[in-house]
Amino acid sequence: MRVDLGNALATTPGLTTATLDRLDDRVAAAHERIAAGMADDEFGYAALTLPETADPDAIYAAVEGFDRPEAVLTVGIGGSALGAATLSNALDSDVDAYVLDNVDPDETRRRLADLPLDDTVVNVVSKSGTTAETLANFLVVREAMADAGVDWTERTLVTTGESGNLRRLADRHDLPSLPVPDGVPGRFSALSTVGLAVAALQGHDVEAVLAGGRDGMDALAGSLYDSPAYAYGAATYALAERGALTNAVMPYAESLETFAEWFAQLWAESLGKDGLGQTPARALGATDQHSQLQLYRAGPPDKLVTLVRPTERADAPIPETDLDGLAYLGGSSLGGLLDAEFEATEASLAAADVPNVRVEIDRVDERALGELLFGMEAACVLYGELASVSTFTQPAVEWGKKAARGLLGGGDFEEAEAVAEKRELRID
Ligand SMILES: O=P(O)(O)OC[C@H]1O[C@H](O)[C@H](O)[C@@H](O)[C@@H]1O
Repeated sequence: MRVDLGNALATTPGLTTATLDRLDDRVAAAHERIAAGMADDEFGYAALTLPETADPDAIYAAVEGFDRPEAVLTVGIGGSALGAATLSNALDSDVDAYVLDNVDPDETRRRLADLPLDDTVVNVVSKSGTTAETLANFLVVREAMADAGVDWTERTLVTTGESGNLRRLADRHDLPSLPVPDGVPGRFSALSTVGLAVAALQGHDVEAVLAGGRDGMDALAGSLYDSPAYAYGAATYALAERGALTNAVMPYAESLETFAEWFAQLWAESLGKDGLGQTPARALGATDQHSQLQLYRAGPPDKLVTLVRPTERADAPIPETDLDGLAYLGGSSLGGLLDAEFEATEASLAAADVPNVRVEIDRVDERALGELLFGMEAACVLYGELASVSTFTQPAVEWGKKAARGLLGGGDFEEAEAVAEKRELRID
């Protein structure tokens, strides 16, 4: 992963090299804190050792009984779904991968109607084993399988913590199962059993993903000038301090669209605390040049745009044409056009004084994805250290979970009482 901060200098809001030089002492101290947390396997920091501690053989062993299914359906939400989805939507496979995260009845019904249930592996994932959306969807899927005459116990893989409802279910039915590693919050679990089981089921090289993560580990250093991940974390932090309260992440590759979604959870849930944080916005190049870019370039000067691209990709030539005004396209390629648009957008933002950061990976493959996911996690942890927030907790999310459970009669939660206090100003 390579990071170029040039277009974040002298913009509005912006950085100077002097800002970065001053920040570098704090990066060194934060790096020491992070390295100590990793060495002691502390809660959260343990996520940054996953490239070394995750066990690919255990993952392969858990999925080997499924013998190349036609499809994999992950039932999970948030950190229990987005890492796996980022990998499966980025990499080609003849095993289709889908996610059931939301509890939208139309979507669940449609998804189940379209799936070959007798040749689908249901990959149910929940660290806590108690998340209402995941368990509700799983019960619906299980019943659909039974109705279709499929033995769901033969087609279900469970990934969960040491205790809880899902662990009990896996034990009771002797289902193949994987543990969620200790000390790793869901949004930091992409490089663990949580994110990698689907990759294994799809025939991807799990060891290469982890090797990419190790490339990222090796690239951590006590100076932002020596560490692309820390350069990104430090620059985004300093830009937020100066008013760049939105970070629009814009990959120029359809295959990385879900990466922006994964990033949004990581950034929002980890850093949105104590009145601080930076709102992640999801965009896609070149498509959103024709919509959101207007706001990014000419709207309130409170944004940073992160442009992400692979520097190598399979290309498709654009046929020659004698159509008036289109000759310049002929003989070029779709990839060449996308790259030109990437650089043009970057320049157009810089010309309008909007800070932007370029993040590049070599290509969209297992190893580069492992490094990218690790790099963004490390960037996030560094940002959290610099901002002094509690990066690995999510009390605001849990508040809403309790309120919903209380409403559904799943326990006595005072948070549910707030629902009755809703203010109204109705215009019917
Ligand atoms: O894995 P689970 O326990 O089911 O949790 C799934 C998701 O639920 C919560 O809302 C957390 O805030 C997320 O970080 C987590 O990834």
